[in-house]
Amino acid sequence: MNQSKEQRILNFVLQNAVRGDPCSVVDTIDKYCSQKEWAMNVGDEKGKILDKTVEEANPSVALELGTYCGYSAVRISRLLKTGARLLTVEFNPEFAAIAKQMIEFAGVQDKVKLLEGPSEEIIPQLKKKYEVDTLDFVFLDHWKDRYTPDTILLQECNLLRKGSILLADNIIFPGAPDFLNYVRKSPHFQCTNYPSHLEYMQVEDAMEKAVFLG
Ligand SMILES: Cc1cc(-c2n[nH]c(CCNC(=O)c3cc(-c4ccc(F)cc4)cc(O)c3O)n2)ccn1
Ligand SMILES: [Mg+2]
Repeated sequence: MNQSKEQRILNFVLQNAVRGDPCSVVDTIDKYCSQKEWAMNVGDEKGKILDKTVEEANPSVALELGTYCGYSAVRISRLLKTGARLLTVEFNPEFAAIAKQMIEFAGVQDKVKLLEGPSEEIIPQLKKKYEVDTLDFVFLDHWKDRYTPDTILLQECNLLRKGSILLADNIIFPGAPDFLNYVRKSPHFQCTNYPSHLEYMQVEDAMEKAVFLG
């Protein structure tokens, strides 16, 4: 049975990155995906925007929707202060299995909790089952047609507080036009756009930051 692309990415990391070194894991994934096979990691250009936003948020509790191979989970968790934690949600069991190994190899497993399932099921469980009060930072990088309903669901579940920072990937490509409309028109969000490029490509993309105003 031939390997999946995601398995090939993980194997490349296991053979070429430094165990316990999150930066080397991130750099090694970027090396593979820019030189050998494209993959939908946020990448280094948009990753730098993600880094800045995580540093601004300095979250105690962060949520990521769309783990994929764990690239941004490793990227985010390497910046978290002692005791802070990242909850990351992945729908696809194969991707989740790869991400789990990636997170453990990077040595950030004590900061990251990987939750398997669709975001619409997991979000309503965060308070009771995962002991979340409110979320300081949310990275939206999952199915693009779920950005808006899940942003509404986060509010309905009282998971956002004044100052919670949402950052959304792929605003231009593949695109999340309804999300852009929703947050920019809503009086409850203060939005900022960050033009960039699709990971590993010269295609235009952007990220949108939306700060919840309460
Ligand atoms: C419903 C639910 C879903 C999830 C969930 N888990 N993992 C994901 C991955 C979603 N990501 C993408 O689809 C994505 C695609 C592209 C792309 C694709 C093809 C092209 F040609 C060009 C660009 C680029 C990107 O940067 C992306 O992020 N969703 C988790 C929980 N609940
Ligand atoms: Mg993305």
